[in-house]
Amino acid sequence: MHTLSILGSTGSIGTQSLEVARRRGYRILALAAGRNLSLLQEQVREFRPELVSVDSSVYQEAKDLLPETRVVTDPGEVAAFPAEIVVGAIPGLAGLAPTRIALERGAAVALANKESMVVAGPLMWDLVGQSGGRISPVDSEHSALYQCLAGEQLSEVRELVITASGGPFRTGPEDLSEVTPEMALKHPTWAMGAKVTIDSSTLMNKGLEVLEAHYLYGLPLEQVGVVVHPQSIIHALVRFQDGNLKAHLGPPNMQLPIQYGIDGAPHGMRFAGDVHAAPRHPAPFTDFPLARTLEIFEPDRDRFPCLDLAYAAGRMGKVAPVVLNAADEIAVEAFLQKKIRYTDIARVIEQVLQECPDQKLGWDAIFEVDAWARTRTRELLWD
Ligand SMILES: NC(=O)C1=CN([C@@H]2O[C@H](COP(=O)(O)OP(=O)(O)OC[C@H]3O[C@@H](n4cnc5c(N)ncnc54)[C@H](OP(=O)(O)O)[C@@H]3O)[C@@H](O)[C@H]2O)C=CC1
Ligand SMILES: CC(=O)[C@@H](O)[C@H](O)COP(=O)(O)O
Ligand SMILES: [Mn+2]
Repeated sequence: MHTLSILGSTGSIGTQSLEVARRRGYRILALAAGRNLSLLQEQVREFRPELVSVDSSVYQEAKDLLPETRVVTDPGEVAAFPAEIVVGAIPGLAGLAPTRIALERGAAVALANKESMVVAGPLMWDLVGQSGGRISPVDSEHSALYQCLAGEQLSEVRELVITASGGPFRTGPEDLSEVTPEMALKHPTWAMGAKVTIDSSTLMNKGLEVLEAHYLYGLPLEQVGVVVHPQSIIHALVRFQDGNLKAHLGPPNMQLPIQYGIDGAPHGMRFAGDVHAAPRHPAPFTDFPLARTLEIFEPDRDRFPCLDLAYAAGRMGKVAPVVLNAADEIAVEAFLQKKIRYTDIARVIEQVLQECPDQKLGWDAIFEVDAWARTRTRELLWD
């Protein structure tokens, strides 16, 4: 039986990962949550982890609620706990440190937290090389690319193409300055956490995913493209040098890439190794009308400048993706709190990126530059 720990267990990816674990019969060793103690309590009752971490603001309450479980406040301790597979699903830069710890001890990481690959991709691969750990993408487009690339030579790939739903504002309004958080949180095809949902609406999610694909698969940025596909059924395509194009299609249900990421994590293939000993319990088949029209459009790069800001950060390289990510995290949070306008998000990210320090990528540099970029974003927004 595989052993699993989940970083971000009370979130959208975390809860769906637990559904996969339940179906596959995996043993849950440790869970990292934030403040949602009522859900964590249910998870502990069902899965009996040995260790949980919670936000420090709810530590005492968690200890009282979970008297039989070891409770800590550092998700890094959950990542360090000796599970074979760690699902990385804490959003933002907060997910990086625990992911690093899991990779350092040689765990297989099923990675949903795209931000850690965006800010630290080359360093994460160094860790994999040193520890024998593994990274399996859970992000739907990157899982789709992984599946299209299985058995292929990267040298024969001409282009990786990921799809974007286009978000709730794909067809309007033309002027986005009056958009509210309530409007932006209505994703047309996926139910996800707030940060990634706002990023989807600005196309920053796709920009981060371009960088994620670039660092995951090691292809130059010019060979990573984006198309808008409102149905979210085609998740990615790979164009080969010989002209052939492979696409990955599936219903918009994250349990499929999560399941593939978890099962593929230690072995790099579907349902491999000793999990074959158990009967196969696939994710439930959802209603999936293959006969429907599948549309593909070019992204509107003028109305959604975040996409090109991400390409720009990728071309700048070094710590520029750290700055992009930090500015975006602060701006999205401020927008959700109704402190800034929707259109301020792209504006401030562009400004902070222009001031990006010329610093080599390294673990210390990431945390230093991240702190600088957060402060600078706040200054530009409010001073
Ligand atoms: N949701 C999706 O379908 C997809 C998500 N992703 C990526 O997966 C990651 C997770 O997204 P999603 O599940 O939607 O996010 P959610 O907001 O739904 O969940 C976040 C989880 O992380 C916990 N958490 C938040 N901040 C911290 C912190 N600072 N320290 C410890 N725990 C914390 C939350 O705890 P609590 O709620 O208890 O406070 C919760 O368990 C993101 O990086 C996202 O981009 C990628 C593809 C698809
Ligand atoms: C489910 C998933 O992988 C999300 O990252 C999704 O891609 C968001 O939708 P958008 O295509 O609108 O960004
Ligand atoms: Mn995605």
